[in-house]
Amino acid sequence: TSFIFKEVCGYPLSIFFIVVNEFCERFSYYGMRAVLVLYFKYFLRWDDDLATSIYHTFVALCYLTPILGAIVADSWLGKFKTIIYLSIVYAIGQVAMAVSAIHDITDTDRDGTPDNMTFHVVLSMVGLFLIALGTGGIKPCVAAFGGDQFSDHQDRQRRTFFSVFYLCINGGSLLSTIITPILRAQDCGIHSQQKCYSLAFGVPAALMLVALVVFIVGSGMYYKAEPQGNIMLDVCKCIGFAIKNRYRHRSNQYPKRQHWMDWAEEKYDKLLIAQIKMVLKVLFLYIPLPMFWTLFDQKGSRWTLQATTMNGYFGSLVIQPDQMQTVNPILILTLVPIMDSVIYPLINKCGLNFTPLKRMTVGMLLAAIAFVCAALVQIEIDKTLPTFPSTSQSQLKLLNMGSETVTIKIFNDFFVLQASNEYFTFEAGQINISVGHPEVRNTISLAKGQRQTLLIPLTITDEWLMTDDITSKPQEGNNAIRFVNGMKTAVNVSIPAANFGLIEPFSYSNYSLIKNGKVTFTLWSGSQSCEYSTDFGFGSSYTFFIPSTLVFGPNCQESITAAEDIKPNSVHMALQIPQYFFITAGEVMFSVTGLEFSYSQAPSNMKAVLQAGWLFTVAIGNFIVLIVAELAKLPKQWAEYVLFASLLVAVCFIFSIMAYFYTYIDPAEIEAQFKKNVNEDDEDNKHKLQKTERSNGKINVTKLSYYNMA
Ligand SMILES: CC(C)[C@H](NC(=O)[C@H](C)N)C(=O)O
Repeated sequence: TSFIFKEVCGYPLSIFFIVVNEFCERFSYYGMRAVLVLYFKYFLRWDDDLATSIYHTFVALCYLTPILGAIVADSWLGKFKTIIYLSIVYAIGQVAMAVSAIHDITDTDRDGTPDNMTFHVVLSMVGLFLIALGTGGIKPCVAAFGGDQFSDHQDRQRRTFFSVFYLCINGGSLLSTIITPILRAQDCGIHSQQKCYSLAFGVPAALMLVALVVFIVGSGMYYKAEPQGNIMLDVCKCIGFAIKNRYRHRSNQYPKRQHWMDWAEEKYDKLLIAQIKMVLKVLFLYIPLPMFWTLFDQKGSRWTLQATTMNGYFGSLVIQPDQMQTVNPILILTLVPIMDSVIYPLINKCGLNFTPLKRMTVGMLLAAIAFVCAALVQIEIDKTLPTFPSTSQSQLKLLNMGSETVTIKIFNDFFVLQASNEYFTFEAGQINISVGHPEVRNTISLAKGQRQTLLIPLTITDEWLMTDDITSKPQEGNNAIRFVNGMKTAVNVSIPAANFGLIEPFSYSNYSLIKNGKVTFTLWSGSQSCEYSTDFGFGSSYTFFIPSTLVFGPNCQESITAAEDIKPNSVHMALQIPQYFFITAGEVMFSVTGLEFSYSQAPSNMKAVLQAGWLFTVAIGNFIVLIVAELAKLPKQWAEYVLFASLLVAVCFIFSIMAYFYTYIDPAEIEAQFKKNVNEDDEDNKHKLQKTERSNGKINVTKLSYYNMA
């Protein structure tokens, strides 16, 4: 096909459009992926396990579809048209996701929650399917299409292109994982303000359209190789024939052949058979690799969920849980150059032969260490989590609404208190409580599996009140806040974001969810007001008590007491940095090396096949997360992390043995040797044929065409 060839600094100008396209596409993909698990959990209201399962099924699908894309491009449409058509499918998928996240579409009662969840689930699943088809389908085509733009003598430029390409992937990923969580954390909506998932998906959709437009703009400058027929199909047919032929000749009377693929020699070209052997050798080595991806891709699921239970204050900066994933591309952008220019040359200088397969083995071990770090962090988090009552237990807290301390007797234990900050746990369904002097006795019925607070009235002989308290950590780092009014008059409590309403005397408000940061509550009783300010962290719950003695005015702040029902997240998100460091160092050693290894060990006509095979290991890795998490069903998250780390160490051991027996090849040299041999045979055969022709007076046409092909 004709194209305008323009060169800038020795590089074809067309690759500029391809690199920008990749940047926008990766922005779109990683931006959407960064908020996906939180969208499942908080918008579609799925539990952690379902959210994690669907997330990994989606990622797996994204890496299964490259095979489809490679087949369509190679055998039918060619890479250019495949990228265009599948990018359109991809953009439609992103738009569907953005629309599925608009809660107002089905929020008929305008309470801020979607009323027809099926609509949102179906639309988002269709969207995810289209995205998986698009992103996976174009993945092996874009990189190879970029490679096609270089001529044979531009090896150095082509290598630089692939490095820039990898940096663009991570640049796009970095920016989007910073931006989309910020967009998600905004409030938006028509009838009610909710977290803006539609914007967090809408911007990636826009970037995908930009990617498509940029790619089309470069259209006239691309070298577009014609589809060469489906090499995958040829490979499958050749393998199928070898197996069938071997089976037909299974009896001992037939001499054994060196390799089972040699049984295809009767029908297929020796070069093709040699190329398939090279590919099979590498594919065999790929078998243990999915386990690496099993751990690697949990950054976006389990690790993000872990971050939601942590403290995200970095000085005055607040980091969202899903933004922690940005640590990965940041580290990639710094570690790749460091590894290439410092670490690997240093290892070489020490006389160590750090072969690609050794690097990949070390990469796997680093990923296992990352998961041990994640387990240690989880243990720290678990220590700070409240112990909620089991289904056979009840928990009770006491709040004395009077100004004097009272003596309380529960069974035979005495407490002298204004309020108890701790919950007492009981196995019994009923308890006897005696309060004050002279004693006033009461029998209290407790709700199983619940936390409750007993409000002891100002006059002990008045009715005692029991509140139902929160029994799980507030989600998304919010804080659950309520007020107890101990005054004889009603009090109205409000903040700019919420109104607790009018709280009657000796009663309490419902919980309201409040974001982290400084909050000022305004309390009104008639025309009198009082301002109460406090700072909130992440994931806490408080009951604020307005005492009967409260005097409205500037000094009212000190009179209000806060009972901490659930402590705020105290383990800092910075503790996740070591696990991110190890997983990323592992990625550089494993993934970057693996990509290069897959390219260098692949025969010339099967580079794309091996790239698709490499991406296939990512897909299998994501399926393994589902299987292991489902089968193991470990009660403790840290134990699951340790299980994954142990599995990877075991797999790494097997891989190191396989790698030990692998001999590196130079496919180009082998192919050249074959072609040389065939040319020599060709000359011999031509002589033989000319003789036969002369003696018989006719030519064997089938043989001639075979020789010409060879
Ligand atoms: C899946 C690949 C390893 C690659 N991902 C990365 O480089 C991440 C962002 N570090 C990709 O092609 O997306």
